[in-house]
Amino acid sequence: MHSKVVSESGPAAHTAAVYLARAELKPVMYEGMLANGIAPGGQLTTTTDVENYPGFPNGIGGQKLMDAMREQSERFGTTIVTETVSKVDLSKRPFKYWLEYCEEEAPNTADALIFATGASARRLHLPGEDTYWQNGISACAVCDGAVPIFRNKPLAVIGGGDSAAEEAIFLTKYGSKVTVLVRKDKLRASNIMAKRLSAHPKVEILYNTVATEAKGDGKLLHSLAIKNVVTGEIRDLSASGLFYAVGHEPATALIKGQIECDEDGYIITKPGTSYTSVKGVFAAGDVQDKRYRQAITSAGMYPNCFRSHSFMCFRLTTSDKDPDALQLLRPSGYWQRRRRRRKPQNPLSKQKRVKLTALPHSSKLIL
Ligand SMILES: Cc1cc2nc3c(=O)[nH]c(=O)nc-3n(C[C@H](O)[C@H](O)[C@H](O)COP(=O)(O)OP(=O)(O)OC[C@H]3O[C@@H](n4cnc5c(N)ncnc54)[C@H](O)[C@@H]3O)c2cc1C
Repeated sequence: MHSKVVSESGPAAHTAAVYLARAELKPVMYEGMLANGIAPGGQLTTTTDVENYPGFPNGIGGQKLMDAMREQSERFGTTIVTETVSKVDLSKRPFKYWLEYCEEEAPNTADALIFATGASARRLHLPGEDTYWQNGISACAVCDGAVPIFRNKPLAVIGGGDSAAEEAIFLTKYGSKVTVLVRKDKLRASNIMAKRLSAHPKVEILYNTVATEAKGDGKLLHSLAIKNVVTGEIRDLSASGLFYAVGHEPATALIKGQIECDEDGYIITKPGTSYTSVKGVFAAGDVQDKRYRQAITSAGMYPNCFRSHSFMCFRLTTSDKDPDALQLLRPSGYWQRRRRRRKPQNPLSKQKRVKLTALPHSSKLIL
């Protein structure tokens, strides 16, 4: 039985793995075999230069960054398995899980599970999209908007919600003009965002309009074929950049109905932690964050929860025959009583109290 399983392989999963492995909790990571169409390493493997991840003043290739994270996870002893987890049973501990193509076999089990399955931007699969994906077409204006191929060039955004409005306004910093293509006859965005968008001098909104093809010279995107869905008119729109803002899909099919998710399918975590509605199951990264969806926020999610879990929930014990056996216990009545009795006055006093009381129970706790 594995003590801790980190499911999936983006920045969130690798941070979790590094922290767990350094604490000698022997994590096992299932990095996926093209799970949800994304390679091991996650969404960053689908992009070129990452310029907003600290520590790389000249930027770093997305794949290179993920290779480095993988190496770091392995260095501290994470077992990485290139398989996709296809089924889980979270009804009781130890949790059961199955791997793709092995669903009929006996389940694997784990004391704790961390879901960092990420999310993927919805794509429209226009003709030409595969040719110009990441060569003009992107699903992340914040990530890609500043790259040179978009500077002072006409850009287009598809979508009519708040994200589309935000992305279009963001892109006005870089593009010469931003055209927003809205399928319906009005924006879905909130009033304030709609007003801001409509009033922007560099923005044009084309209602009742869809893109039907992405065109270019085979290397870079140059224009879009667009269609007015009311009149049927088709014409070309000059665009060196096309940004999809038609929503994201969190990779939560696996846990549907077993963990509390919001109306868009994102896992709900207790604010400021990665606790989910199921004790012993944690979530980090884009799968539970529909606001920021960045590598740095995903990577920053787990350490926060790890500190509190290590002290409050997990005890390492040598009582088992296997000296390395790890037992993950729920907070005991003792802990709950102590928490009720002594309210910490400030974060420092809380930290002190937790450390002092945790030590006698945690002979092997290494942080
Ligand atoms: C084109 C593009 C460019 C981007 N550029 C930037 C940028 O410049 N800077 C930035 O900060 N952010 C950028 N982002 C966003 C960033 O990539 C994400 O915020 C970040 O990768 C999220 O990390 P994550 O660990 O939550 O999940 P992900 O990176 O989505 O990784 C999840 C992994 O889990 C795997 N998986 C899913 N289900 C299973 C399963 N059942 N079993 C096993 N494995 C599974 C997936 O295959 C995937 O490999 C970009 C995103 C895209 C799409």
